[in-house]
Amino acid sequence: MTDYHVRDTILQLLVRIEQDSGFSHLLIDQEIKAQNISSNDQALLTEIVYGTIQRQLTLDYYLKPFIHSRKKLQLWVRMLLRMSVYQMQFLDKVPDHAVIHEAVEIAKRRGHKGIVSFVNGVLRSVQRQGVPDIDAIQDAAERLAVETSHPIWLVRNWLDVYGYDLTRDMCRANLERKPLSIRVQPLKITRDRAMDELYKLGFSTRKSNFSDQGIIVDEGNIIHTWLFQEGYVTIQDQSSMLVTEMLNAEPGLDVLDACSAPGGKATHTAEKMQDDGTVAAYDLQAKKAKQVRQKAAQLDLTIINAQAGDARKLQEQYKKERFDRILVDAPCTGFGVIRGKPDIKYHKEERDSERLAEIQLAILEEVAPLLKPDGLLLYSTCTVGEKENNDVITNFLATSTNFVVDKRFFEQLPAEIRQSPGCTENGLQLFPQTFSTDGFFITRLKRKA
Ligand SMILES: C[S@@+](CC[C@H](N)C(=O)[O-])C[C@H]1O[C@@H](n2cnc3c(N)ncnc32)[C@H](O)[C@@H]1O
Repeated sequence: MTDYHVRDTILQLLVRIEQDSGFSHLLIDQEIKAQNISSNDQALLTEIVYGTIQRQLTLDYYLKPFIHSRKKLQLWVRMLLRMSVYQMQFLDKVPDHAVIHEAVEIAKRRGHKGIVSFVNGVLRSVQRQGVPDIDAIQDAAERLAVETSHPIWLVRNWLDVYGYDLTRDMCRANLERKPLSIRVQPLKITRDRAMDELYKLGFSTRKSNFSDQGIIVDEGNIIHTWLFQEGYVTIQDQSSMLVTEMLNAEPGLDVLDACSAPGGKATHTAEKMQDDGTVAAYDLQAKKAKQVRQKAAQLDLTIINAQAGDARKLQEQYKKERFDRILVDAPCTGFGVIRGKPDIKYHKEERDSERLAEIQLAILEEVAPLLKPDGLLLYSTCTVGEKENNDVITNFLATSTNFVVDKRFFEQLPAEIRQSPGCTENGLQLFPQTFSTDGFFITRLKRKA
């Protein structure tokens, strides 16, 4: 496939991602597989698609002075301008005149003469006059929102809770690439041996401090290696590994994973239990429960029983005090995983956090009576913000007076994590910039004896 066609594919992908409201990572993967794209072109495609989405609001700010038409631009024209300005401003690979030439050729194939001359005119003006200066924006929140391409309501929200420096660092970190982190299946291979094997295959790796099963891969994709394909390692962010580490699952216990798909933490839990005991895993839909079963099979784990079910109705299935450990890795807005799924920023609204907080609390209240006295209830989300994290825990503890935040949770955290800025009495808020992980909220509640 030529470079020329890659940009057509990039444009089509950007349009589809916008129309389908997200799932950029899934659509990119599908397209790469469907079109048999060369690895060089894959890298370019991924870079431009992710970069254009990641910088969308900055690009619109750059383009605004050059678009005088009162008519709404067709979606594909808007996307073509964005991806072109992205390449002109943020990539050195292709000279501006070549970017403009390619954009005009694409416009010729897709639109009428008027559109071709509009695209040409806008991009040539950007090239001649340069883009507007973001530093000229007076309001600090707006400036940060435009510089880092986050919706202003989200930036203001974070500023209220975390202050300027933390928010700025988080917004900037959300534009950066995250290192790949993988987890070894310890019943099949040791971490040291897996690192040796990866080294032989040309990968440079480091040990994670978050889990004794975690490895950080500095560069390269491991999905074609035998280690991944034969279930010796799986891809999982370090923050997700920390969740399961803090569950303290042991062999022989009965564990409930109330929101389990696609099965990252359920399988990690089974590994911690040396595949001995039971893990009852639920997720809303049958196809999601199937994902969990597939992941367990891939890693040769047998104790996970994954089924479709609403975590808000589990008292219909189980007697009280049935489980030793319960994990609620709740559905959430996902603002901690913006780096991997940048379109999340634009498709969520403030009221989504409120709606999800109600669901999160309902799940916690439903499963709490299923925990044995002295049992541990782990609550986590991959989002950053008060409503779905601290507030949910405060609200839960206000009515569930037989639960407390387990102080030993904090003692058990590695020291550098315990001392990180997001540790409060209700739990740990991990920010993406602190350890280059996903943003996560993690806490452990204990049922009083
Ligand atoms: C953050 S994800 C869980 C990730 C999973 N624990 C892992 O580590 O792979 C949250 C999951 O909750 C599921 N979910 C949403 N509402 C639910 C409900 N009422 N009951 C059970 N699962 C639910 C979603 O389908 C989603 O798969």
